[in-house]
Amino acid sequence: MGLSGISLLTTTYSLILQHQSLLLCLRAKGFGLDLKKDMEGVDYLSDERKKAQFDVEAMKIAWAGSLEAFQLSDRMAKLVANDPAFEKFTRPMLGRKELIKNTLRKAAHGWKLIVDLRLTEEEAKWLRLYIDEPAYTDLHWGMFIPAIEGQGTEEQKKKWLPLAKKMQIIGCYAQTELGHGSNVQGLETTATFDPQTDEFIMHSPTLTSSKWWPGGLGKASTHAVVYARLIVGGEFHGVHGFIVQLRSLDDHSPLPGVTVGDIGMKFGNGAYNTMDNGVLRFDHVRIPRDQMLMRVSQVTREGKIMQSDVPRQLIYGTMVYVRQTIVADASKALSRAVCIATRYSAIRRQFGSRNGGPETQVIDYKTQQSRLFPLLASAYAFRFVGEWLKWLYTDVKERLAANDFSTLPEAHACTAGLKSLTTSFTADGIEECRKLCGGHGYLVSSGLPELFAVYIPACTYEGDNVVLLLQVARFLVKTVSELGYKKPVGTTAYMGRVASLMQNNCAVQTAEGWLNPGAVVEAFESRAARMAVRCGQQLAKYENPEEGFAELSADLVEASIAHCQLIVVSKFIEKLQQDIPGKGVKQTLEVLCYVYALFLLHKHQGDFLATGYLTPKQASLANDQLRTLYSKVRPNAITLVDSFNYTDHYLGSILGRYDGNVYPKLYEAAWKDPLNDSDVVDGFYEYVQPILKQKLRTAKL
Ligand SMILES: CCCCCCCC/C=C\CCCCCCCCCCCCCCCC(=O)SCCNC(=O)CCNC(=O)[C@H](O)C(C)(C)COP(=O)(O)OP(=O)(O)OC[C@H]1O[C@@H](n2cnc3c(N)ncnc32)[C@H](O)[C@@H]1OP(=O)(O)O
Ligand SMILES: Cc1cc2nc3c(=O)[nH]c(=O)nc-3n(C[C@H](O)[C@H](O)[C@H](O)COP(=O)(O)OP(=O)(O)OC[C@H]3O[C@@H](n4cnc5c(N)ncnc54)[C@H](O)[C@@H]3O)c2cc1C
Repeated sequence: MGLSGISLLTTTYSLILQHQSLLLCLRAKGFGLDLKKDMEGVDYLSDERKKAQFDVEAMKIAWAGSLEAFQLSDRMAKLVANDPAFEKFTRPMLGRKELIKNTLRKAAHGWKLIVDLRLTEEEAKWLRLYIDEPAYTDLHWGMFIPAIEGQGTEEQKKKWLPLAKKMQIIGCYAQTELGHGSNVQGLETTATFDPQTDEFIMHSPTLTSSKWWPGGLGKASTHAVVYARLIVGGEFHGVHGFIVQLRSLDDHSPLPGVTVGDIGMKFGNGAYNTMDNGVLRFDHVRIPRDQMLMRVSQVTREGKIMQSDVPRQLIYGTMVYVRQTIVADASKALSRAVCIATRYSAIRRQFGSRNGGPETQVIDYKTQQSRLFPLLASAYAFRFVGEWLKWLYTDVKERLAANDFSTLPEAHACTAGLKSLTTSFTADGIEECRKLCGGHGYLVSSGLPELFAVYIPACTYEGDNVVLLLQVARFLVKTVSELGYKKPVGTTAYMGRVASLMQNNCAVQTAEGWLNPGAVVEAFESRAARMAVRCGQQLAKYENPEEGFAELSADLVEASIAHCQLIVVSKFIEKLQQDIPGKGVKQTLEVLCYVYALFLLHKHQGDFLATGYLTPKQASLANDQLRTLYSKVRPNAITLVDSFNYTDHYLGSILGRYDGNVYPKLYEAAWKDPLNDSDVVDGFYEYVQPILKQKLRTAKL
């Protein structure tokens, strides 16, 4: 590169940096630029932070849930961020074998910390979150152990849980097969009782019966809870869970009759490829009778089936637990993407420069705000609905332990519906954040591509999101059909006021009129009730209800979404009725709550108008109010994302750095790419030079 080239580069570069007031010392070094390190320690977002109209430390506590929760999470975040063993920036560049080995190393290190530091279960959960690497341990702790806890007898729990909790065995959750995932009753793996030997024979009769997808199965697990058709006396008795050992506890080799391996690479680099999702086949593998999880049904020594008082739906109980954790995780993934996009939007400037003055920060464009701020508000909304769902789940768990199963259907509907709603929105939201960051959002170093790749299967695993919404629809249709004689409770209590919700129309007359929790909740209740009742009326026209349900399923899904959005909006509003200390904290959260609700109202105004609850004028007033609310969010945007208290390690993003020192770090990172190790690329002499040197007489292009 000649001198003019260097000078062009330096000029361009310092232009890019103009609004960070950097005193860069640029000097030619090979073909790159060496950035003097004295720029570190400067906070390029400090002006933004000064704009905050609320107490950030208090907001951190409101986000965490309590001071104790904040301190605990903060301690774990720092523990991980300061431990070089948890470095993750090279992850997208590793080959699969290296990647998995690296994950096994991190899991071992994480487990050592848990043991050495005597971490509590809550601390371990935060540790896992901040390590930020899907691993077999997720399924061991998140599904294998809960399956035994929920579906095992006291004796079985006594035998298996200590082994699992000390990690002397490693387990996974082997339900899905090559041929069936959503339709659990369609699973083909068989568990046939042999009264001669008092054993079950586990068998994979067809190719499609091969277990396919279970995380941790591919390479790590020694055991699995395997879901299979129970066959006793030649008769099928439904699908049940069985604890099956797969690998030797000495040398980890597959046991006789067990074929097991990894299903191969998945979407994206790094991302979910740290997980060994597996394939498993059984060839008449025998297990003792007492390894069938027998809380729901028991098979006696004589081959009799005994049903306990526990409903058979409890076999699906582990999924209720995990769906609840997935809702909590949605707010984490969305807030992480929003934190990156918000900080970068304040650093990034485009257009609007007058007389050589600074250009406009892209966060000041109203279009940027109308895309970004609803995502920010949704992150908070999901955080609070996740907190409520955790409470609901804990309550159900305590009731189940006392053999009270009355709230299980509602817990199922809420976990299924909210899992679907929050994961679909979060997956789309992460991609929107990537676009909000322009071209740089597409760089791996923005953190967004890997976050997206790792997150999107959440729309599929633990129940496909459409299949789950259809479960909610069944619950709603049942609630509507019982209205004449059964008082709806819990999240469907509003249906008890169905007559007035069908008749009364919205009373809002001004844009300010929308700043009223009662008006907002009534709008969402009326829309949800009207959509559910309309579906009920349509269904009544069919002689065969199942045929009607199938025919109307797209409308039923929309009614379910309306119901789930009502839950999120109401739980946000209920949260604001609590005491939330700290200057300006509650007021700022109120603004976000209205942004969330009015954004949904605007986005789904077709529903509100079609059900006749709103007039076009009222819908338009809601949109006017939304614009005003965005202006109220703007000064608080940076501090609202600071309140998530994410370390730079956890964010894993140059664009989202706390200090906003984006450009020098992007520049530096580019030069660290292995492709830049040499000036002349590998393969140049074989494949490029011959083209450059060829002497074609004619070119036909
Ligand atoms: C490197 C890191 C190191 C870290 C080291 C640190 C160590 C860490 C230590 C500690 C950390 C702790 C970590 C915890 C982490 C947890 C995170 C977990 C992450 C998990 C990742 C997720 C992986 C994904 C796993 C899976 O995908 S498993 C497979 C999931 N499969 C499905 O979801 C299938 C979906 N299908 C169904 O659910 C059903 O088949 C169906 C759709 C419901 C239909 O079923 P069926 O045909 O039987 O039904 P219906 O006739 O429609 O219904 C019958 C009645 O049953 C009711 N019902 C249905 N489901 C349920 C239910 N779940 N509960 C209750 N009731 C249910 C239904 O309503 C009907 O009722 P009725 O009254 O109308 O008759
Ligand atoms: C990363 C990842 C990890 C996983 N981990 C595990 C694990 O640890 N253990 C485990 O057992 N499984 C695991 N799974 C499997 C997962 O639970 C299933 O893939 C999931 O339940 C969806 O089932 P499916 O693949 O059969 O989808 P399908 O049901 O085949 O879905 C295909 C399409 O059909 C539609 N569809 C299906 N049924 C209906 C219906 N009744 N009405 C309308 N539309 C319908 C769906 O909406 C979807 O669009 C994992 C999957 C992934 C991607």
